[in-house]
Amino acid sequence: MGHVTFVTHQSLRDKADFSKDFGSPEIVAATMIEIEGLTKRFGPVTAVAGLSLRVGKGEVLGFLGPNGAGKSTTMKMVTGYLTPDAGRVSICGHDIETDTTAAQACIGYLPEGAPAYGDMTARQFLLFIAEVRGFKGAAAKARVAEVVEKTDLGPVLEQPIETLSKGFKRRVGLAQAILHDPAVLIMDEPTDGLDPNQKHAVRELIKAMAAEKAIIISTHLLEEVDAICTRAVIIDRGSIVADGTPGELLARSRYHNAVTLTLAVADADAVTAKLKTLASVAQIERKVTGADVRLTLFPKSGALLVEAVSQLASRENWALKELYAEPGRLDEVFRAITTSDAARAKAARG
Ligand SMILES: Nc1ncnc2c1ncn2[C@@H]1O[C@H](COP(=O)(O)OP(=O)(O)OP(=O)(O)O)[C@@H](O)[C@H]1O
Repeated sequence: MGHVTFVTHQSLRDKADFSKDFGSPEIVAATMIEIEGLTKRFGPVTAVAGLSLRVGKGEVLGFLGPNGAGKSTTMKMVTGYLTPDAGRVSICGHDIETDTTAAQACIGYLPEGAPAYGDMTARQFLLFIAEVRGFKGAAAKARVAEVVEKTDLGPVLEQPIETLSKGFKRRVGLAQAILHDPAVLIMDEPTDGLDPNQKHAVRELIKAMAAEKAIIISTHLLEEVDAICTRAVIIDRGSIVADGTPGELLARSRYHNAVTLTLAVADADAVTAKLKTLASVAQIERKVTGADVRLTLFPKSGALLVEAVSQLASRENWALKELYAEPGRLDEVFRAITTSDAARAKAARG
């Protein structure tokens, strides 16, 4: 038998189990963000349409949706920076409209874009935020020092914010959001504009804080869901269209438990004929690249294919370059359940 690479996607499976643990009744009981029937209209556009959601301590909720789906508008209402037309938001038991100060004291918010007060240096800005948050003198300085270390801002502390690169501006925003160690963190695209190393560092920081907080992050990056989220909510045209652990969303993909084999084109017909004899195979797709062919086998509903395929491969002594099972593809699930720009434009034309 030829060289075979088995790719098991263990990290995704671990995450699915991890998410299940997070969904245990004791943890879900500690609801920290409660959103009920939230609605916002801008003229004829309904940006958010009766959205309801609960987020518990320990959850990192990835808030996904196509451009214009209503993510930023939802976050602005949840943090009290925009008044809803209908619905209510409660943060750690405080109503954001009637008990705004207490609710906002529990929230760290990273809005989209760069922090205001661009003429302040990063240090001045963070000291200012510390004071707004009620810290004075040495306590304020200690808080600033702590978040500067966590977000790696040391090298640019004395620079005016408006002169910083996009990545550093984003990190100043992140530093102000976590400065008072809030129980709830709401972050609008936290890794936007960061290079791959900075993205990794910010994701590690979020993961390290996750156990003690309820966190919502909006993102366009499906890899971010894989990297840090215990739960993903997809919205489209202001309404929730999917809500589940990353594992549950992946299970909705047509690629969930599909098996892919890569082999020489010359062997493809014989191998395909044998694979068709397996009872659990529903469909086989073939893609030729140079001298290789990639066969993707889709299982009949609920069937697990990988063991039967690898046993057959080893019995038949096939020279395979690759054999792996797929957990599913989030981008495909996302495309299948959200509206494309083209479909939206067509609907608008009537
Ligand atoms: N201040 C506003 N005035 C008028 N329309 C607005 C306003 N803010 C948002 N909208 C509209 O509301 C809808 C939702 O916008 P929102 O910015 O919440 O979407 P989003 O999901 O955050 O999008 P993106 O991924 O592009 O950031 C869009 O149609 C947008 O044009």
